[in-house]
Amino acid sequence: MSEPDLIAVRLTDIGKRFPGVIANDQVNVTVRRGTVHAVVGENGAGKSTLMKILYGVQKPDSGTIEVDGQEMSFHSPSDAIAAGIGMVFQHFMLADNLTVLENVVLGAEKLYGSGDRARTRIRELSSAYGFDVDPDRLVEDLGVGDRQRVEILKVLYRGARTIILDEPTAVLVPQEVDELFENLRGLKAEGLTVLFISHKLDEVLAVADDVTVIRRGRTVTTVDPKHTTARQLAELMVGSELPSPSTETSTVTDVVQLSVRDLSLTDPLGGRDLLTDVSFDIHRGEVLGIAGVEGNGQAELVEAIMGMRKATGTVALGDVDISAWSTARRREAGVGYIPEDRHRHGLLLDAPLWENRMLGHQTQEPNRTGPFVDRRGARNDTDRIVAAYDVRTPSIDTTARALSGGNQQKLIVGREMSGNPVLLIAAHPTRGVDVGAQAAIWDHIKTARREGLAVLLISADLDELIGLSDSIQVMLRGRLVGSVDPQTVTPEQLGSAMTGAGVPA
Ligand SMILES: Nc1ncnc2c1ncn2[C@@H]1O[C@H](COP(=O)(O)OP(=O)(O)OP(=O)(O)O)[C@@H](O)[C@H]1O
Repeated sequence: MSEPDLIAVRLTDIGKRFPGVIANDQVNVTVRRGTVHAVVGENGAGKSTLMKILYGVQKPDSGTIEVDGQEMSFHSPSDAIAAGIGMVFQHFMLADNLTVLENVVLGAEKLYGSGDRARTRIRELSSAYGFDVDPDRLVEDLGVGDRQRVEILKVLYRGARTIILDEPTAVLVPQEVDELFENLRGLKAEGLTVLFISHKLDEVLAVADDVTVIRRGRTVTTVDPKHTTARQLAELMVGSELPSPSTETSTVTDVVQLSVRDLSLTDPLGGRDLLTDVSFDIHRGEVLGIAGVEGNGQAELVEAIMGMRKATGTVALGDVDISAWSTARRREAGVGYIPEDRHRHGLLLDAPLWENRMLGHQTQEPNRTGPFVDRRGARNDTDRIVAAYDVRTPSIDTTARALSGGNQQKLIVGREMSGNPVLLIAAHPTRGVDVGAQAAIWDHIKTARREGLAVLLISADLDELIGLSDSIQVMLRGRLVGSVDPQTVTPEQLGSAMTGAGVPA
């Protein structure tokens, strides 16, 4: 085979600047056809920017893109799609009330119509790559893994030969990760190429054929995962040696900080039970983890505890019943909240970082002195958070939108840990955060726990749940169905329990 036959995509000397930031600085990546190629790097290293350039969402300032040996200039994603590049984003973009077929065909009716020809094509693709997806199922009835397969099918249906996946495993339990990797191997076997971004280095090593490391906008190297460890990868990412994790002793006290009793909630739209008789206590100094596949009531539980949804039952902070309190009053009483959806609930994307520091905390020091907004206090404290949580930003006057995903997350965590909260409600606190920043956030949470912080932890990252929690409850269809011991449970056992196979004895 000649070279162009072997190379699916070649990015050469790609450069891209944003105000105050060089996001990509002579980045070079060569993606061999029929391989799975991972791109790793710290938050803000420039991974998403590079993928957006390849998918035609961003225009590079310099450098060349070659696809199948031909130099390309993309002005929009439709140009990239026409060249055989497809991208699946982390937030799925499917319409729940439509079928798989309707979702796949939407906007691409020209290809095979929207009836039997389309159905046949979806079945062909599904079986060719080992995807087991029924075109006539409603998307709302599908689990997370199947939804992701529908997103990939959508891209394949449009003729993609190179598929970009942005952190595809962030929302999957271990069994689903295994299935996804099987699917990726299926794609590879058929000569397709997969390019993906991930922060989960063990997974990268398990599935990738090549791994390119990017640091501060530059390519460091491309390594062979067969001869590389996760630690070596992490060290290439940060450019220095990582500290070893320390072991922890329990800090759980017998003082109840949060008490939830018989919390029940029915879907106001469909009459479905979202939460049923959920009861638990969290003590000062305790992290209680809730394990569950997405969509089993965790989000509703968090919103009910924060007063954003009206549920029956009681929520008490210490010995004060706060069930009737507003969200603002709960926050003022010392409840920190890291929301699941940072764009909808966590940040004002077009406001500068220092104003985001005040969001939800307007009535508290250092954002207020007496009855007045204290701009200087808020700005100084934003500087502190940026330093303590290593938020990579040109300045605190930058808008939140201009930060990379992981850096947005670090800012939210820093804000919610400020002012010594007594209770932290944390949904996926390290989602999208690189390994170094994840370890730093865990350290911050552990330090606060030693000082008495109570934490409710919701996470799809089972290593995080197991590593951080003092106890874990499993949630299934809106109920707590059993507890597991984080000292002894394995991620695989926990994954099984989450999918309804029962908790290990
Ligand atoms: N639209 C934008 N405007 C201004 N700056 C931006 C924009 N998009 C990205 N940046 C900056 O470019 C740099 C690279 O960001 P990018 O999102 O590519 O990083 P990343 O490696 O994908 O990070 P993460 O792992 O956190 O998702 C960051 O410093 C980010 O703040």
